Amino acid sequence: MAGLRVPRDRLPAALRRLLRAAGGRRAVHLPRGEPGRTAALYVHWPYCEKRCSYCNFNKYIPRGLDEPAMRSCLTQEAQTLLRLSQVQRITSVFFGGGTPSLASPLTIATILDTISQSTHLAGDAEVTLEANPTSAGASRLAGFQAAGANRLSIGIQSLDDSELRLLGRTHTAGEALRTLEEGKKLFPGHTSVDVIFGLPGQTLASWVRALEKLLPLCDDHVSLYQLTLERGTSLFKQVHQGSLPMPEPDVVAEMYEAAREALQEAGFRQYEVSNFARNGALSTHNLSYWQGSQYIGLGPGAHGRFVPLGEGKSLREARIQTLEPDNWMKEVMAFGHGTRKQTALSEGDVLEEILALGLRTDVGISHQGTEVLLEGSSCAGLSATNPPQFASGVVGGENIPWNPRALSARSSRAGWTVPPCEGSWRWLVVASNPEDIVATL
Ligand SMILES: C[S@@+](CC[C@H](N)C(=O)[O-])C[C@H]1O[C@@H](n2cnc3c(N)ncnc32)[C@H](O)[C@@H]1O
Ligand SMILES: C[S@@+](CC[C@H](N)C(=O)[O-])C[C@H]1O[C@@H](n2cnc3c(N)ncnc32)[C@H](O)[C@@H]1O
Ligand code: SF4
Repeated sequence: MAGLRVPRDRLPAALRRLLRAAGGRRAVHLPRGEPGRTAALYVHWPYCEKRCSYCNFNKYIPRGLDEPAMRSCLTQEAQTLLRLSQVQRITSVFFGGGTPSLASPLTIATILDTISQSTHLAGDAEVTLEANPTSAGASRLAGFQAAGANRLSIGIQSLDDSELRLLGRTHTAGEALRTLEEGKKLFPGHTSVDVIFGLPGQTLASWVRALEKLLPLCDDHVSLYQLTLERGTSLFKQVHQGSLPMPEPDVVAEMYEAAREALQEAGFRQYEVSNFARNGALSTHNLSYWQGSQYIGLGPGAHGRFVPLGEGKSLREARIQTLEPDNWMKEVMAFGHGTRKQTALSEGDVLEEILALGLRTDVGISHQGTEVLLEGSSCAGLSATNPPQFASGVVGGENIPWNPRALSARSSRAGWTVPPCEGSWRWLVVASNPEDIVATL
């Protein structure tokens, strides 16, 4: 599954050139509103019942877990990092893992209380909890709702019992569907499912049948992840020893296309590479990552991106907390937080993230969607016969979404004219061919 950061060497060449151009100049700034005053907040619960065969997330099978100690460390770290960031409002909270539905509702409620006491957490802020089917009975789910969760993300993964066994899941398809039913009753319109495709032995026909079964039952949000064979997992070993046949890449691509079509027919909007929503049920938490907003990460291995204003700093930092839970707890008890690594991000770094993540979404990059603005100052190379193939940004006050087709429709209707490069224009143009790069920042 794609991580939160795309390595620079995997960005298209055009983007890399653009980034190099931006690196040395002061092209990116936090311009309007109250930069740095709001953030999303992620809480990592690092424990699972059992290791799934495909998963290399930061998770541990606990031997004698001390939940009160974990709870107290998470609240302590929340207080420290909220003070450090000086954010005045938390826009969304996401309890991820690991398996946060193994934590008690008291832990969830205590963390949310701490956030509310340290800063402002709006009553209608999205609060997601990830739930595994087996650890989420109806009464537990009601407990999480009473604790303050208002969105549920259920790891269904597959609706085929033999696939679930292959994945090392602890639940059956029947249990997954029961949890989905219970979730929909408690969180109507706010229940999401995670499904993985491209599994060993899966065919296009079996995947289409699975979608036909799932789509009539699911709520308004679906995340579809192509299986990544992660080094170090037991599935990776089995596939590389030749004991499990993986579907051909072309077949996996067809599976993705088939899913996009089926979801579209079922009324879903694909708002990100792997995410689909209908009735406006987009996840505001995940969107804030893709739009380049600040976020604070609590708990073992959590990632964060925020400006530590409380330390008098002005650059955004990429932060990662200590991975191993016992070590993380010791550090929190000693220092108030378990931040293992903090790296100041240059303006070019921030721009790189905004581009790589923003282009995952259907709306692309716009000044309304992101905290960061780009000020264009050149349009050399643009002409009616050499229009940009891909563009995103604001030209003459008008937003151009990341949508090559919309752009070419626009250019063929009106004829693409070279925009005057003066005045207060803010824009970004990215071309498909490095030679065509027209935005020098
Ligand atoms: C890290 S899990 C945490 C949530 C919960 N424990 C669960 O299993 O549903 C979040 C999601 O990541 C996805 N995931 C994990 N490993 C993956 C892999 N190797 N390839 C594709 N998706 C993966 C799964 O769909 C899973 O629901
Ligand atoms: C793959 S996403 C699944 C989101 C889900 N499909 C939804 O719509 O709510 C969730 C997983 O990503 C990882 N994750 C998300 N934000 C993170 C952060 N800030 N730091 C570390 N891991 C994070 C966690 O392992 C979490 O279980
Ligand atoms: S997929 Fe979820 S339940 Fe399975 S090991 Fe990973 S985090 Fe734990």
